[in-house]
Amino acid sequence: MYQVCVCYLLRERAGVTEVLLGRKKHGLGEGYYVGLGGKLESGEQAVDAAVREVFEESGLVVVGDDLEPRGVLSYHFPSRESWSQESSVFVGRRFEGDPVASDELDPEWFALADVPYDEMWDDAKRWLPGVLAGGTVRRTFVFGEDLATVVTERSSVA
Ligand SMILES: COc1nc(N)nc2c1ncn2[C@H]1C[C@H](O)[C@@H](COP(=O)(O)OP(=O)(O)OP(=O)(O)O)O1
Repeated sequence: MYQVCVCYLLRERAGVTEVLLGRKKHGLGEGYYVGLGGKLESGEQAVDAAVREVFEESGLVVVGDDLEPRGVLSYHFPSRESWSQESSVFVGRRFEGDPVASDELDPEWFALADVPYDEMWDDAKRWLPGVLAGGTVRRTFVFGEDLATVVTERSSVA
């Protein structure tokens, strides 16, 4: 399985916590709202990949020490094994700059109450609310033949 990372940046506006997402413009997950992230490069640590991907996808500068590791997700696609992947999840509150559009996505802030779970990968609603509320996650999701619907979900053992 290949390794990916995903980073959810948070900010406070008028007493409301917001998270930075973007609708993916192309590639795997095209059309879904996603956190910033992507594949690890050869020899790269997940946190370093998160720092790089945040910059590449939004122009925001984050420091690895400011990213909180919140868990690992395993995604299995038995109908298309090449899509199976393991994702390291990070949350960050410190960053520099203003988000700008990239080839990958157009960044948008969402109040936590308005996160568009119906327009995200099917697994998101099953774990992301807990992570955005401060929790951690270690879970495995198996996707069905449609490559979009979670058919099995279980806790992963470290
Ligand atoms: C709930 O969020 C997500 N769920 C699932 N199942 N998968 C997700 C989620 N957020 C992101 N992903 C996946 C989708 C992709 O496999 C990766 C992101 O990969 P991407 O193709 O964007 O990787 P890059 O290295 O940026 O792309 P290039 O191939 O263009 O270099 O995470």
